[in-house]
Amino acid sequence: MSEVLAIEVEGLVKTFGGLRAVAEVDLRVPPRSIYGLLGPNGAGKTTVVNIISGFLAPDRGVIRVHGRETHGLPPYRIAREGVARTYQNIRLFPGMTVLETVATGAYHRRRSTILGAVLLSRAERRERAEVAAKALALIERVGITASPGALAETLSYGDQRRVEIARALAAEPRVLLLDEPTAGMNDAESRQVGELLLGLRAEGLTLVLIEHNMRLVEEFCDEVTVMNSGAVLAVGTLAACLEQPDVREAYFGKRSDARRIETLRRARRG
Ligand SMILES: Nc1ncnc2c1ncn2[C@@H]1O[C@H](COP(=O)(O)OP(=O)(O)OP(=O)(O)O)[C@@H](O)[C@H]1O
Repeated sequence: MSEVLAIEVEGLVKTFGGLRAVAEVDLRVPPRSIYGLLGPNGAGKTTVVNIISGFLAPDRGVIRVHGRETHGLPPYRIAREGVARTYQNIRLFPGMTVLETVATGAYHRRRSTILGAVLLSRAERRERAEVAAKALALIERVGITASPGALAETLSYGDQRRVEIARALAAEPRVLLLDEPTAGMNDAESRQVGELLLGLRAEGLTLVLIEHNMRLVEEFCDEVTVMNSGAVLAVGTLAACLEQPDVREAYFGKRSDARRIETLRRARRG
């Protein structure tokens, strides 16, 4: 029997008013893979991630996470199934330190009760210390250069993105959905994120990333799905997808821009 997929999406549909943002999308993400969700602006990628993570309800379609149906469940229930995510537009809480922000990611796994928190019982104190230690380890692991005590909102753009990743990892997910994790990062910073993803995959995580940096996708993604206008255009390795004329047209326009394609090929060759 074949292995259960980490994420399986069948016939996903989402409309906003008259706009079909997601039109009959299928997605098959193998466990322990780094999977790219690609496509030009407005293709429907973020909407798919919003639906998988429960932030939007689909109009139609089936979603399974490690074989369990999750479509229609609220975000906190989907988080309990082991799905965490980051956002395209960084969402940090004003006035919170890096350490506090990362620690919030562990919230839904905590065992203590509200009464325990109010009374600050020994179990509560021990759990808080465990969460803080774990958050510190994650801050180091994702390569945040700022102090854990710094206000998260004052960090550089790259560090803010890393805080988001660390916060998502604090939930100890089995599947991590990353919406443009390297946006605004330079090549070295992006590669560092790529290396982090490799390390996470080696530990058994499944990573799904929306990513526009083709060099990164080529180097780190095992497989990709390319979307355009809400539909799936191609599935496979990036190289195979880029051979498809409709994928090239979606990215570069009808009069296929040979120079841009050549630039991309050169980038892939490194
Ligand atoms: N809440 C919403 N209400 C109305 N329209 C929306 C909403 N969210 C997304 N859309 C529209 O749905 C389409 C798909 O958007 P989506 O953000 O999923 O695309 P994307 O592939 O992630 O694009 P980008 O790379 O620019 O983030 C777009 O036309 C967008 O304007």
